[in-house]
Amino acid sequence: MTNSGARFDVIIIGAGPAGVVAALRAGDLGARTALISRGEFGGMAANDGPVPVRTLAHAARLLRDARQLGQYGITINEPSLDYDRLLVRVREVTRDVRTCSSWREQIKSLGVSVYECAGDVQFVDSHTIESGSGLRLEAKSFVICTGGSSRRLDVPGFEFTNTHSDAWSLSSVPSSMLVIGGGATGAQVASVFNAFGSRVQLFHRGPRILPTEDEDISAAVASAFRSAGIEVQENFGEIESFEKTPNGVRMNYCKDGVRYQAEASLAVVAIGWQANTAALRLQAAGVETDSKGFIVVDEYLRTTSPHILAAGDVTGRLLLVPPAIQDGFVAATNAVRGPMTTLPEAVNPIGSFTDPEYAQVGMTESQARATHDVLASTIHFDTTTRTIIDGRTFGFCKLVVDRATHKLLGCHVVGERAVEITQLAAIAMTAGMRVDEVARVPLSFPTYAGIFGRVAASVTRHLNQQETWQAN
Ligand SMILES: Cc1cc2nc3c(=O)[nH]c(=O)nc-3n(C[C@H](O)[C@H](O)[C@H](O)COP(=O)(O)OP(=O)(O)OC[C@H]3O[C@@H](n4cnc5c(N)ncnc54)[C@H](O)[C@@H]3O)c2cc1C
Ligand SMILES: NC(=O)c1ccc[n+]([C@@H]2O[C@H](COP(=O)([O-])OP(=O)(O)OC[C@H]3O[C@@H](n4cnc5c(N)ncnc54)[C@H](O)[C@@H]3O)[C@@H](O)[C@H]2O)c1
Repeated sequence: MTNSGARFDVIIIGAGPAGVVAALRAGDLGARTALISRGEFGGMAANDGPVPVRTLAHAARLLRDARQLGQYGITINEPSLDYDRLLVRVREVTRDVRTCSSWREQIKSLGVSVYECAGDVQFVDSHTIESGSGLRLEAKSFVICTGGSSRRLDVPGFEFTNTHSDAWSLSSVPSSMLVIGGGATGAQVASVFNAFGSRVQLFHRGPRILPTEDEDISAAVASAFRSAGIEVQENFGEIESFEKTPNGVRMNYCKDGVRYQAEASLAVVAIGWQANTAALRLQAAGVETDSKGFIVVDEYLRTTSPHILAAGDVTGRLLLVPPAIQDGFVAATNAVRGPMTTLPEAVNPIGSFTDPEYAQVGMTESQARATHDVLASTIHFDTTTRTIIDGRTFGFCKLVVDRATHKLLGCHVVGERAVEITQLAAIAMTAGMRVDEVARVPLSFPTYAGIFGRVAASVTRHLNQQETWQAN
């Protein structure tokens, strides 16, 4: 470890995916580099987002699968959940992901100085930072990778609500839960705690949950949630306040001039994301934010103070791990070499591990129809072999193709292994394959991947190219 007062070529602030990759890249380019973070290595991604959420979602999936055993002639008692033990498993997983990360070893081997759990970092001036733990460091350039956190609502009683992060510190599964916000986080929390036995009410402000998904996907997930016992309320109105009750919390809301109340043991608010910039004293470094508080960057990921760059969620663009990683690479390259590299054009598959899973890549059908002459085809999971074998016949795979070029514009999947299936579409789109080229790949039978081949074959036949077929 280097002493306080040290001077670096590049300091990376924040050790999530964006920061870790930025540190690796700067180290690889031979820059004298420091990585400093208020929290632990891995950031929100490893400690408070995808990794713990996926672990809880896996537990929910195991419960579901255990209940299916009877269908296959296997007898067990009704499965039951010990939440304390599950939380031990969540902690084990996050610890293992943190400590087994090959990135940590690579960073060490490059001689990058790593300061974990250093408290909030703030700028003293545009070349100097101080951390809550008392470190004072200087650098020629910086990459800000401080990520984001759950957005707050400015209503009375908001302090009685929780965020997804609080789920890891609960000692038991709450008997009931209000989930406010039907985006990716809200849907995930609702799905997991419904599976664990909470009575869940999901309140979404707009006309459909998962509003950035294809409309058919939103409708299918909402319908499956309702069948599973989640009370989904779309267009529910506006929240006026929260109050503490003897057994939990009450939400007061209003729709069309009529007042309503909803009560539960816990209210989890997931109404969006805001940048972690409050503690940074950005004004001391001349770094500006936009109207939503995200750091403004140009195509080289330079902020309004050009020797300070920003990467990942803190820039408010695509709030996902893979784009954060790409950002970190580009920002660190430019921090060391000067403004030379821009972000590559990339297709970004997005998916979530709710039950049912859903995923997308490319344009939704209605986005594509607005700009292209489109052919869309859907294969339902109750007609595909592997899903019938596995007893997982809910769902579908929809492919959206450009009639003129026969190129893939979008793929949308709901149901078992939706996220994995969508990765195939992302690769085909990145490779610029035509739909008939996809259809001609003899994918293994009977597989989930093969469902993507089936829908490609279906579109190809609709395009009057009848020479293809798929087994799956
Ligand atoms: C519930 C949930 C589930 C998700 N699931 C997925 C998923 O399945 N797939 C996916 O791709 N994405 C998922 N995401 C999004 C993903 O976690 C983020 O896009 C990703 O973590 C962004 O990486 P980042 O490096 O920009 O920031 P983060 O991972 O947020 O890391 C930020 C870092 O900055 C540090 N920091 C913050 N402020 C300061 C400060 N003032 N001084 C010093 N350090 C500071 C933090 O300690 C942390 O190390 C999920 C998010 C949530 C909330
Ligand atoms: N599996 C995944 O990949 C995954 C999971 C969780 C989060 N994420 C990432 O994190 C980002 C943030 O997700 P998020 O779900 O926290 O935010 P979000 O912005 O995606 O969704 C929040 C939703 O809440 C609704 N909303 C806003 N105000 C409301 C109000 N007052 N009452 C009720 N509903 C309201 C919005 O219409 C919006 O759809 C996502 O964009 C995603 O990139 C990814």
